[in-house]
Amino acid sequence: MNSLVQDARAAAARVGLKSDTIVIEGGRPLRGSIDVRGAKNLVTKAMVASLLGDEKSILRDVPDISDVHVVMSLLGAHGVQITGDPATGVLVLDPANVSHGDSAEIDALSGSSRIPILFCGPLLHRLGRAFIPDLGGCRIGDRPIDFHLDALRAFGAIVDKLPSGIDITAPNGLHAAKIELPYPSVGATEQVLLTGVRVPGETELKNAAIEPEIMDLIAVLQKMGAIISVEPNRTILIEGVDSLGGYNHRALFDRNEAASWASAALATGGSIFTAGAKQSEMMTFLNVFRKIGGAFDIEEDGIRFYHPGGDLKPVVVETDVHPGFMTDWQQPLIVALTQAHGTSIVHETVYENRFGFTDALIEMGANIEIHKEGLADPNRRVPRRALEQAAVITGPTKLHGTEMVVPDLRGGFSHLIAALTAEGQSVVSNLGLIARGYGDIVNKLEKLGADFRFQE
Ligand SMILES: CC(=O)N[C@H]1[C@@H](OP(=O)(O)OP(=O)(O)OC[C@H]2O[C@@H](n3ccc(=O)[nH]c3=O)[C@H](O)[C@@H]2O)O[C@H](CO)[C@@H](O)[C@@H]1O
Ligand SMILES: C=C(OP(=O)(O)O)C(=O)O
Repeated sequence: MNSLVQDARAAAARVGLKSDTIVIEGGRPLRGSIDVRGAKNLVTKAMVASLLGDEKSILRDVPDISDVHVVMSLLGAHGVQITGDPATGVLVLDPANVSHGDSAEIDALSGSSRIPILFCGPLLHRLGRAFIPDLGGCRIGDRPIDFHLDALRAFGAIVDKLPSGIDITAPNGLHAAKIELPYPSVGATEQVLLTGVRVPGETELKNAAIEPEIMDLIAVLQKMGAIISVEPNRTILIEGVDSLGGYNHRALFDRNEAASWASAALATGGSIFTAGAKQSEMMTFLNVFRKIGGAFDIEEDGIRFYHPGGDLKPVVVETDVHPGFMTDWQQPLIVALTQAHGTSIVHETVYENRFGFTDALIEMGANIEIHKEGLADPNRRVPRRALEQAAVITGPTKLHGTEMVVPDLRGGFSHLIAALTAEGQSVVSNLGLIARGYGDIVNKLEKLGADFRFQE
């Protein structure tokens, strides 16, 4: 069994999926309403932030996804007492007895998500040392952590790279730093926030990521007692404080999940109400959705996404950091673009290997060409990056069912949508990888009228 299959099965087991393979009879429009809970990309970080406090924290709207279970286990291994359950959406995290924990247990868990690297600052503050084994997360490129390590060094930490992981100490204590990121990395910005909040003096971070999930993490830290200001031009100032308390926070909704179901509604010709989704964090997505010919109604308690009839139109999209078009939105959207009349181009500028999932779409009948070196385009808004690639999608094409092996989280959701759009039967395996970031998937598919069963 390869390691991807092992990861997928472990993730499926964490959220209680009956099996890691699903059989789908496609060709039915998805119609109905689903709840979108807190964002994977905020909730997991807010859970880590609880380590910094002297009091209990309460996090609400937690999704029942595998990454949350992994972070719960990691925090548990470090002595954080957690009550509540992702199934009910509320977690209470008590950091009174933080410890280094059992390294074998921590090692076994770390390879399942990207979050362990964010334990550095909090563990340095609490215990004076952090040991971070190998990281997991989607295999969509090299995903180096050099910005994280450089930032930690700028705070005065000593970073030792060992064969088994990274050992971080601060024999002379940590001090405030002036840091400029080479690229507005989400994770590295969070690293600076989670470390800088308890370092004496004023830390300045330039070229910071300003994704909504970062703003919500800042809100969490402010509730704990931190002093952080977001200045113009991607600059964040952090005035370190001696101690932090707990927080009581309702997590920001998962805009990536909402965008994924929106693409599913468009691809299958259906209508999906995403309860909990909000306009302000999704404006860039909504513009693209509308340009393609999708329709949406913004309501008080959510957004309805639907195919209003007529032909879908092609579009040119460049993924980018916020407020640009998020890289995590492009894979589900590409399935909808296989149904548009004409040629669309998707430039992926954030990761160097994020079109692997299109192989299965091509096998299903989609007309997609991948340009591994990217594509010049006279109207580019995002500067070309050395690592970028482009997908050229020409539609509309009828999709037919096939066997698919999910390669990663968003690529996997695209496979699911493609299977639901296609004529005939598809068998989708490695479903657990989708459960890393999409909660309650079985219930949601049932509510939307999908025709599927688990393969035992
Ligand atoms: C758990 C989580 O929140 N994951 C999200 C987070 O990932 P993550 O935080 O890993 O993504 P980053 O924003 O850090 O990565 C962006 C780019 O910077 C590069 N880079 C990053 C760090 C570093 O030390 N060196 C370096 O070169 C990466 O390889 C990539 O090309 O933001 C991404 C971009 O919005 C999203 O796609 C992921 O869903
Ligand atoms: C790339 C993603 O996640 P992660 O950073 O957790 O691998 C994603 O959510 O699409």
